[in-house]
Amino acid sequence: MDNEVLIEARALTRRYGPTVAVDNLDLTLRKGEILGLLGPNGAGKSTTMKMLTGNLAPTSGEVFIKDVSLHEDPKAAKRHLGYLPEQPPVYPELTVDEYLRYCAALHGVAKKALDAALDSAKRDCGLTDVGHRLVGNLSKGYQQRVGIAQAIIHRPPVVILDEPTVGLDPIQIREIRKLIKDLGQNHSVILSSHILPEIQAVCGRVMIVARGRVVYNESLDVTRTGRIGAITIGLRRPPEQAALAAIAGVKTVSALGNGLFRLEPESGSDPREALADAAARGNWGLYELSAHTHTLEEIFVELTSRDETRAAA
Ligand SMILES: Nc1ncnc2c1ncn2[C@@H]1O[C@H](COP(=O)(O)OP(=O)(O)OP(=O)(O)O)[C@@H](O)[C@H]1O
Repeated sequence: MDNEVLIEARALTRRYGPTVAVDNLDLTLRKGEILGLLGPNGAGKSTTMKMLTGNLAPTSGEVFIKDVSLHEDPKAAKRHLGYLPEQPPVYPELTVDEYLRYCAALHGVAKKALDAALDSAKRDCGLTDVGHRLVGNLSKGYQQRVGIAQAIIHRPPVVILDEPTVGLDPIQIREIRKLIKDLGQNHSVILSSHILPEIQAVCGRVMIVARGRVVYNESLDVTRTGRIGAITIGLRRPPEQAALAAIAGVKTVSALGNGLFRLEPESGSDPREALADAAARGNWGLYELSAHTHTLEEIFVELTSRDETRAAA
């Protein structure tokens, strides 16, 4: 079913003593999505992922994986999940094949399906030629591939990857990002990162987390095109300022002189078309209409630093 909800987390909260690491967080992952969890260090990404994968009990709130409650039936719920933690559980003294066979058994892959599972996980992660190598002798990039392979060995619909490119060199980072994008064709993915270009390169939707709370949750298409900031309009025969302020979606108007005005749109509105219409109808002599579009970087800095400032206060 398209649009099927695979993970639904409601009001997740986790405290460590006085620290509220995750605060009332809601999250929905649908089939086919690659969702990026973006936040500065300490924002609560790892704690969220540990709770989503059943590796840490929430202080309150609940998680459903394909409608199965993680709390009530953890075994059945976890069958639908693959997880690469921030510190991957690699066994350096095993070969890649031995390690992946062991993980497959842990995930309950039937003996007769094991060879096929191993082959397809290795193929998806570019490990076909290194099955006989000791994990401990592989480069960090290849060890990370092994970590991803163990997360998909049982073909789960959902894969959760915690900071999968940390500590890799730029070439390895590119390769792992490509691998994750490819994974998105057969799995729904949640990826955490504090690196903005990584989220932009790989994800379809971004959730920005700051101090344990979701402060932004949008598709990257909307982020690229939708969230506009101040508008500049230039008019040869401007009307009274009040006429501009009366246009739907315009919050404030300030005159800059020479027929130029700076308009602040209401949150989520884009009044440019209405402004152009009004200018044509009123014969205002429109000669400039431009908007500053916020980049994800600006949104990230604004939302996370606003939060820091509030915390400091
Ligand atoms: N076991 C723990 N005991 C006490 N505090 C913890 C523990 N784990 C995390 N925290 C605190 O909870 C908050 C969120 O940490 P978390 O590791 O989830 O953040 P993060 O966004 O994953 O950061 P990073 O990218 O640095 O791993 C931080 O303030 C952290 O210090």
